[in-house]
Amino acid sequence: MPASTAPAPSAPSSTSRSGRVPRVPALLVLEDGTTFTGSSFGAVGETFGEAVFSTGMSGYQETLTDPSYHRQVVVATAPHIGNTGWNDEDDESSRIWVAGYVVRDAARVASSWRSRRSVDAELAAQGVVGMCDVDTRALTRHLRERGAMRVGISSVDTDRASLLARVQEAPQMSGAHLADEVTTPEAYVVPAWSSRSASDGSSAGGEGGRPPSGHREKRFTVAAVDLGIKSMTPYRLAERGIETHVLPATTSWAQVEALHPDGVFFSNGPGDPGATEDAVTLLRSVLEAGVPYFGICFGNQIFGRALGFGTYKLRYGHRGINQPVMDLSTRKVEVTAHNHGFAVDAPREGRTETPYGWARVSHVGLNDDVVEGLALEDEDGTLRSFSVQYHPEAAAGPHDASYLFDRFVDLMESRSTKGAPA
Ligand SMILES: NC(=O)CC[C@H](N)C(=O)O
Repeated sequence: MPASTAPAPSAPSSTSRSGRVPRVPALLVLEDGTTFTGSSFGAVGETFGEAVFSTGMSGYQETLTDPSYHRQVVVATAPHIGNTGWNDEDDESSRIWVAGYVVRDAARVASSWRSRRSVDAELAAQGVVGMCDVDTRALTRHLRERGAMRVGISSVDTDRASLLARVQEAPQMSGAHLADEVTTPEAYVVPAWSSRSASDGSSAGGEGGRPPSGHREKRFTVAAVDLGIKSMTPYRLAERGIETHVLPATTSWAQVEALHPDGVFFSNGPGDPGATEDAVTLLRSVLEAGVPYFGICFGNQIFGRALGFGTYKLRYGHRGINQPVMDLSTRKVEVTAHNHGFAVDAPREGRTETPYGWARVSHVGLNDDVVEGLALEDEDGTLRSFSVQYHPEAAAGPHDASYLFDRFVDLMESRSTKGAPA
């Protein structure tokens, strides 16, 4: 049981030596009044958001730069964070998006040939408030029992009552429409690998700009609606010969149609899928036109809504890189990367008739039976469109689900008259 004033597991480290970011005492207050003490990590200041925990033992740089974490304070259950530092290759977007970062033991030494600076220094440089020396095990158990809730962290005002009052005024995640805050302001193109310079990793990022083996000519064009896209997704498409046009969340159907895409993709992203109307309207036009669709995470929830299903908030969500999921069509189990706090409410059995075809649940989570994927089929069972609630781009994470990108390519090939043979 978490103590209401849990002591720091170790004394705040003295970090003013060797250029490390100095630590000062910090206080964390949850909206139910539970408090944890610790030390500042990254920027000194104050932050508010939804407290969630992530169980990934690796991949903290990808986590911190994932736009889906906008307005969330992430608690790392891995007890030791920062030991491989911060590099210039693994960012999933142009900045850190988490509202705050809570860890137990911040690495004193960053050790990796790719490391350029410490996590601490990067958080500070980007003005992101974090906290270390926190009993993250107790904090996680509390969130698991009581559910995700609002939180405040301060290393400038450590008065519990005043921080709690401000936590209780902070916005809730339920009802939050956040895609417009994270989407690209301008459309941009991520070329298929064959049409880009091998040394230019700037737009696809992810793996240091190294082209994967076996270059392909451009095969298809995909319109990707950016609701908070991670850079590994266009990379996974590019390595399969797909040119991806990444489009702002406010893009209209006419603008999508003008690209004559072979397929449409909706990305992951922050916020409550129940509060996002424009994307649902846009996707319905895509489905009406019969263009193959693939969605990831938020893109799965929007697909569910476009098909007429509801969404709901999970108690504490799934965040980590070892979540078991079953593909119901093959009965194969995949170990997958997750980051979601909401889920689609759809029947696990049978098919549902929709204006766009027959919808069915394609994947379920084996820990809790949550819907993890949807498929839209013709009456004879031929696949039209699909989506998953988890992260086949696997940044970070296991690659078990990478077949889904191949499934998207196969789908475009089967539906396209333009498709050149592989
Ligand atoms: N990674 C995502 O796309 C998250 C989707 C949505 N914001 C959720 O929390 O469920």
